Amino acid sequence: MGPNQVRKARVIAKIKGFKDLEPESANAASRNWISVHKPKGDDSETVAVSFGDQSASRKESYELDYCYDRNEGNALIFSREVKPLIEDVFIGHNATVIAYGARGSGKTFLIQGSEEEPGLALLAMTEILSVGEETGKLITISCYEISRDHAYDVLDPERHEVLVWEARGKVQLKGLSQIPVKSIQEFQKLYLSGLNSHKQPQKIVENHYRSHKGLIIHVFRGNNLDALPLGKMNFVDLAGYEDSRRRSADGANFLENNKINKSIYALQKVVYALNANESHVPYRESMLTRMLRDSLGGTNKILMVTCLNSSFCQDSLCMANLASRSCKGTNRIIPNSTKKTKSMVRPMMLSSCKSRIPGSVSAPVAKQIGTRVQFPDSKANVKASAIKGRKLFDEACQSTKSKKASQEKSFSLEIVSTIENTIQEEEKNVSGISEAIIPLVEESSPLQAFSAEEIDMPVKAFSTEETKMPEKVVVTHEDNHDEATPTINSNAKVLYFVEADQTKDKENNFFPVNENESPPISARLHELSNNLKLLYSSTPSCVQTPPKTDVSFDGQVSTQILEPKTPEPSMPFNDKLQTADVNCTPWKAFSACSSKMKNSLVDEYIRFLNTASKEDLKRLKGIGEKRATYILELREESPEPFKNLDDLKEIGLSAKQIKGMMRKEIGGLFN
Ligand SMILES: Nc1ncnc2c1ncn2[C@@H]1O[C@H](COP(=O)(O)OP(=O)(O)OP(=O)(O)O)[C@@H](O)[C@H]1O
Repeated sequence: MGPNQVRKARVIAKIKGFKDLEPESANAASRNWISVHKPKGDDSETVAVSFGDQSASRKESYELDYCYDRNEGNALIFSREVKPLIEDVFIGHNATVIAYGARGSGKTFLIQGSEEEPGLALLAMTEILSVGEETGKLITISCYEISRDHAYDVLDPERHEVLVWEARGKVQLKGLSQIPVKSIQEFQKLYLSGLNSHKQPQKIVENHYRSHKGLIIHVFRGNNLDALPLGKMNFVDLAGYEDSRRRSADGANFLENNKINKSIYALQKVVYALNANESHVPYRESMLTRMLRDSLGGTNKILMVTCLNSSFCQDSLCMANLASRSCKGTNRIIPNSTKKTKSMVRPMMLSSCKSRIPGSVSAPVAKQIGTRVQFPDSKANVKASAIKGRKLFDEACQSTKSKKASQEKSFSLEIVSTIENTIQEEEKNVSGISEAIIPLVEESSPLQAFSAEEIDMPVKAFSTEETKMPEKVVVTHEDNHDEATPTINSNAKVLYFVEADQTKDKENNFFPVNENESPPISARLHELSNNLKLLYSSTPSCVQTPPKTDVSFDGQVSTQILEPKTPEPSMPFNDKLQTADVNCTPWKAFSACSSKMKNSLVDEYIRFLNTASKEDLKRLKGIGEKRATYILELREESPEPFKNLDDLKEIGLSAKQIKGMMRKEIGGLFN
C-alpha cells in the first residue's frame, strides 16, 4: 500500500544510521540483524522486516508498509513520505507524523535532526512556510511535551500545564501557546530552543522524567489570526520504549516506563482501531491520543515511523511487532522458514518474554509465548483483538467482562500479547502496592494512582474529615500574538487552580430514590456501607470467595454473601457465612469482602455519572455546576462516556481527587 491510500495510517520503519556503530565487528553483526525484503517480490506493496542472523533458519519477520535503510536519510523520508502530507494540510486536512521506538533508536534524530542533517520537522516547516508565503497563509506553531500523562506548554517559559477539553468531538487545548512564525530562523529558535531548554516544572527537572515531545504547525485560511484554521501538521517524538521489568528495582524508572509504555500502547490501539475501521476508537486512554484526537480520525492522515536500532535490541523487536500490528489492523508474522533449527533471535525473545511473565500467569498465556499462530484478516479476529486491546486497562469495567470473554478467547496468541501482558502485569504490580497504601478506593486506575505525589499522600480511609478539592476553572483567556515579532504570550496560559469551597456537607443527606432515574450514589453507598458494617461486626471466622456462583446454601446463591451489589436482607448475614471455607482467616475474609466492595463502589460511581440527572450529579462531592454540565454534554456525545476512573480525567479530575471524593462520600456514612 503506497502513501495516501485508503488505510488511515501508513506504518513504516527506519533503521538507525551507521554512525552510532563503533567497532567493525559490531557493524558486521548489526548488518545481519535486520534485513528487509519484499514478500511478494517486486510487486509487493509492503515489506517484511526480519530480525535475526542471516544464517539463522528461522527469523522473526514483520510486515510493514515500507522500511528505510541505514543509509537512507531524513531528506529522502521527507520527500517521499511527509511532503505529500503537507499538500493535504493546505487543502484542509490534518496530518500527523509519529516517531516511536526503543530508547536511542533515532527518533529525535528523525524528527528534530542534527546540525548536519535537518529533521522532518524542520524540512516540513521550510516547505510549509514557502507554500504559506506563496498563498498568503498565516503559519503558527505550538509545542508541548507530555510527561507522566500530563501535558506542558514548551513555548511558555513557565511550562504551564495544558488541559485537554473535548466537547462534541472538538478538542480544545487550553493553555497551549500558539506563536506565529514567518521564517525558518524564527522556527528553529522557538522549536529547538524550547525543546532543549531545561526550564521545566520543578518536579520534572528533579526526577529527570522522560517525555513525549509534540509540535503542531497550524496553517490558517488567511494571513492573520482572525482567519479560520485550515489544517495542521503534528510531529510527535515519543519517549523511548523500554521494558520496564528490566529496571523494576528502581521504582521511579519502573513507573515512568510503565506510563510511557501505556501511552505508546494506547496510541497503537488507536491506530489499530482506525486502520481496522472500528466504530469505537479508544482516544481517551492517554493524554497523547486525547490531544491528537482531531488529527487522527476522519479524513486526516497518519504516518507512523518505527525507529529501529541497527544492532540487536529486544525493545526494537517489540516495537516492530507493535508497528506490524497497527499496520494491518491485525498482527501478521511472516514465517520465514519452517525449519526448526536454532535461531539467534528466537531463544533470546523467548527467554525475555518468559522472564516477564511470572509463574502465576495462566497456562494459555504461557502457551502463547511459545506458540506462533498466524491469523487470517477475518473481521471476527480483528474485532476480537481490538476488544481485547481496548479492555486491557479497563479494570473498572468489571461488569461487562463476562459478555466479551468469549470473544477475547479468540484473540491472537503471539509476541505482541506478551507486550500487553507485560503492561498488564506491571499494572497489577503497581495495583498491588497501591492496595497496600490505599486500602479503600483505587482499583480502577493503578497507574494513575502512582504519581509521585500520590504515594506520599496521607491516606485516611473512612475519614470524615472534609477534604478540599481543587477545581479547575478557566479564569481568563487572551490571544495576543504579535505577528511582527513573535513573542511568547504568557497571557495565553489561562488556566490555574482555585480551591473551591466545599466545606458544606450537603452530600451527606440521604436522597430519595427517583424511580425513573439511577438511585443517588448516596443511597448505593448506604447500601454498601451497611454490608460492610455487618461484615465488620460479625467478625466471621472464615469467608472465602466461592469458586463458582452456583454453590448454594438453603437454596440461596452463596456468592451473594460477598457480593455487596445484591445484598439479601431476608437472609441473616451470619448464616450466609457458614457456607465459606473454614480455613480462611478473618483477615482474608475481610479483605476479600472489602475488595469486592471497592470494585462495586467504583462501578456504582461510574454508573451514577453515566446516568444521573444534573441535579443528582451536583450532589456528589467535588462535582459542581460546571462539571455536571460538562458530563451531560459528554453523555449527549456518547451514552456511556465513562468506562473507568481514568476516563474521568476528561472532566478535569485526577485519580487523587477522585479518591478524595469517594473517601468523603464513604466517610460521611460512618458518622
Ligand atoms: N540516522 C542516524 N545517523 C547517525 N546517527 C544517528 C542516527 N539516528 C540517531 N543517531 C544518533 O544516535 C543517538 C541516539 O539518537 P536519538 O537521540 O535520536 O535517539 P532517540 O530514539 O530519540 O532516543 P531516546 O529514546 O532516548 O529519546 C544520537 O547520538 C544520534 O545522533
